[in-house]
Amino acid sequence: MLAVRNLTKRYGDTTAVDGLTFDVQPGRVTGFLGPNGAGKSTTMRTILGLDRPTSGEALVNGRPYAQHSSPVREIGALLDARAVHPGRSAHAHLLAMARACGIPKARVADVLDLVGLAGAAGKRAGEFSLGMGQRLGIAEALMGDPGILVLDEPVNGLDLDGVRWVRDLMRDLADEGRTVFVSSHLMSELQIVADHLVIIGRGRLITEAPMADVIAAWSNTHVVVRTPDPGALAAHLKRADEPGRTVRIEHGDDGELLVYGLTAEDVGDIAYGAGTRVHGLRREEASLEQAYLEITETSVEYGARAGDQEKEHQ
Ligand SMILES: Nc1ncnc2c1ncn2[C@@H]1O[C@H](COP(=O)(O)OP(=O)(O)OP(=O)(O)O)[C@@H](O)[C@H]1O
Repeated sequence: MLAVRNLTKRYGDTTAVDGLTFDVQPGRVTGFLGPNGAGKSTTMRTILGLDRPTSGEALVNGRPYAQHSSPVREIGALLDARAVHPGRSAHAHLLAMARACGIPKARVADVLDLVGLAGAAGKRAGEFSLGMGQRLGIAEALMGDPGILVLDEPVNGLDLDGVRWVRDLMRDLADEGRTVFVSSHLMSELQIVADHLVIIGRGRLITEAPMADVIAAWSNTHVVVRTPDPGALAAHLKRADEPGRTVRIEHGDDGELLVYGLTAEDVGDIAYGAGTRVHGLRREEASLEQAYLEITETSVEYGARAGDQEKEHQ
C-alpha cells in the first residue's frame, strides 16, 4: 500500500505538489489523473525516494522508500525518464540489476518472458522500438517481484497492441493482489483499466474516488427531446426543478431540447401529462473525457488567473 500524507514539493518558486494526501490500496488499479504539469511525476518520484519532500511524506508499505532494506522487492517503477545503456542487451541490463539488487539470476529470463521480450533478450537496447523500451522498463519494474507497481504514463507512444498489453498486464497484477498506481493526463487511457482514481490539478487533490463514482458525479448525461413545441415543453419541464433536483434546459438545433437532471422516462411522462407531442427522445451520455475536462477546469482557470496576476504585478 502507498500512503501520501500532506505532501508538498517545491522547486524554487514552483509548487509542484501542494499538500497532497491519498492512499493507494492493493488489489486494484488506481489511476493518477491530472493535466500536464499537475504534479503526477513529482509525486511518483517522491514515493520512489528520487525527490525529497519539502514537507509531508510518502510511505511505501508504511515507511519511506529509503528505509526499506530491499526497496525493489517492495515497489517497482516505470518512470518517464529511463536510463538504459544503448549498447547493452536487455538481458545484460536486467542481469546487472539482478546483481546490484541481490535478485537471483533466474529471474531475468522469467521477467523477459513475462513482458514478451524473450526473443529479443540479446538485442541491444539502443535498437529497441519505443514499445520494446517500455516493455524493458516494465521488466525492470517487475524484477524484484514487488507488491507495488508505479507506472508513469506507461502507454505513452505505444501502438494499440502495446496499449492493450500494458492494460492487461496491469489488470493481471492487480488481480494478483498487487497495488498498481498508474498515471496519465488522459481519462480515456485510464477509464478502461482503472478501478479507482486519484485526480489532481496544480499539485492539489481534486478527488479520490472509485471510477464509477467519478463518472456518476461528473457525468454530463442528459436527455435530448424533439418536439414541435419546444417552448411549451421547456416550461413544463422546468416545473420539475425543485429542492434536491436541479433541472437545466438548453435549446439545441432544430428545436431540440437538452434536458439535464431528468431521466428520459421523466421527460416522456411530463410531456404526456402536459399533452405536448414528442417526436424523439434519447439519452446522451457524456464522454469521460468531457467529465475530466470539467473536473480540471477550475484548476486550469485558477492557473490562468494566477499567471495573469503574476504578470500584472511585474
Ligand atoms: N526538477 C524540477 N525543477 C523545477 N521544476 C520542476 C521540476 N520537476 C517538475 N517541475 C515543475 O513542477 C510542476 C509539476 O510537474 P510534474 O512533472 O510533476 O507534472 P506532471 O503532472 O507529471 O506533468 P506531465 O504529465 O506533463 O509529466 C511543473 O510546473 C513542472 O514544471
